[in-house]
Amino acid sequence: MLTDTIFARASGAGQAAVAVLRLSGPGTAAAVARLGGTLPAARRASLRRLHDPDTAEVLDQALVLWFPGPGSYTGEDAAELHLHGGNAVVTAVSDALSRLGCRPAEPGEFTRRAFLHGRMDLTQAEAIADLIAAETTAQRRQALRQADGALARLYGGWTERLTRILAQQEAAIEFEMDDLPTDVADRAREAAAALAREISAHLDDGRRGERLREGLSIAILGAPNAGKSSLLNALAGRDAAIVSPIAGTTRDIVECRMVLGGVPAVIADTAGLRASTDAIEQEGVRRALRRAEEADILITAFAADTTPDAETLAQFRQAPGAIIVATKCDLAAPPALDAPGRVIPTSARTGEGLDALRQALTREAARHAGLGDAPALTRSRHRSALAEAVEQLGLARAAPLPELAAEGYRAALLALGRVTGRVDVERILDSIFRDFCIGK
Ligand SMILES: Nc1nc2c(c(=O)[nH]1)N(C=O)[C@@H](CNc1ccc(C(=O)N[C@@H](CCC(=O)O)C(=O)O)cc1)CN2
Ligand SMILES: Nc1nc2c(ncn2[C@@H]2O[C@H](COP(=O)(O)OP(=O)(O)OP(=O)(O)O)[C@@H](O)[C@H]2O)c(=O)[nH]1
Ligand SMILES: [K+]
Repeated sequence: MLTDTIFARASGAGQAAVAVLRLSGPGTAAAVARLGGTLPAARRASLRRLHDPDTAEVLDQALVLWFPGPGSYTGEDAAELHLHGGNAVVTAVSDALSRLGCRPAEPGEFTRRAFLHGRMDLTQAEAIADLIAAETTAQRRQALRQADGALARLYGGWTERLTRILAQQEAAIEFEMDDLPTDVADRAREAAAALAREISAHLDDGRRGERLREGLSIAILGAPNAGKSSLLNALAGRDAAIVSPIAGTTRDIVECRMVLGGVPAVIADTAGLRASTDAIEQEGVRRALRRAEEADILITAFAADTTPDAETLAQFRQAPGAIIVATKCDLAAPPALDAPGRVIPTSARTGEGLDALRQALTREAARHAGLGDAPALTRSRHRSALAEAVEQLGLARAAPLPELAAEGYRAALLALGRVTGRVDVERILDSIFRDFCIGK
């Protein structure tokens, strides 16, 4: 039971029409009544003059909302003060709340309290943070689905199954001690194999959810003067990178943010690839190659009025998933290429082919990070814990002794519990301490 009462501005910083101060904790009712004279009816917006508790000066005329616990966002007594959104108003009311014994909340503390009071699991709490940070449609949908409990249900279901598996394994140990014939351990092992397969399939999704959360990386690679900077500027719709007829203009990486079918992406223009004696250009080429290696989507560009050099052609073959773009098609028809994949003819000058390129990028983005039917894993925190669970299930199934198998199932259960934050501690403690003697 948390004893302190916290408050914070829930609306954005700075001047606004209305600012929302939010309170949560056992002292909420008393603080609101002191400020507003009386506590309004539960969950009804009520107009109140807020008074300074020491001087009785009127600080603001505000809408007050009272949310008695446990049916509130945090699960404890909570309230909202909808103030006039001037900084002096917010400061005066905050100061009054401090004098009434409330304290400013830490980042995320309201949602932390919601978790502690069992209003949501950790994946839902994380989804609230994602929802607040969401910048694109697809990010919003993924976060909302997770906030709504899609991952909580999936991982919670696995936790239940694993709890049953552990119970079966423990029963098997007892049967064995009593010399009773049984196939319970075999059934536990089969159920564990099925569960491990499901978790593995969920892990093996090409990092779809993580990529949507974090954004995709796209790199444009090609020879000097291939028209890479012009292509970047045309796609981004602004003059981000310097364009010039001098080969080797771009040395560093120039990045632009884009949204492709609701999926956020950063597209990077890179230094033209060539052997150079210039140390800075050499470093630029190294950076270009590194970025290309890390990219989720690679665009390899060559100018249609040139025959791609050996290095460019080698690049095409090395990156069979890359989108090949012929640039400057207003100057010449692109030559037939001995390379895998389709070539998209474009011209930054006339705009030809840019829509086709955007469509190709959007398709690739959806493949890498699109919303699927099954809820996606969204954080590396989940990934490492789930991988640990799969590993422990494998160890348990291969264990030479029934006690070791139970040990593995227990470890897998703990790993799953770390993801949701809902470890049934009682259940695990029971299975640990049952082997102790009474009085120990
Ligand atoms: N003004 C305001 N807007 C907001 C929030 C808020 O706290 N205040 N939210 C929060 O960040 C989000 C909405 N989420 C909420 C989730 C649960 C409850 C709540 O009181 N739940 C109770 C009662 C539900 C009901 O009325 O049926 C419950 O679940 O028991 C409130 C807000 C977004 N908008
Ligand atoms: N006609 C025509 N010229 C283009 C087109 N795109 C780029 N150019 C020209 O080609 C030259 C090189 O363009 P950039 O975009 O700077 O090429 P880059 O690949 O970024 O060059 P580096 O910085 O050397 O790697 C410039 O003179 C551009 O004006 C195009 O679509 N049509
Ligand atoms: K150039």
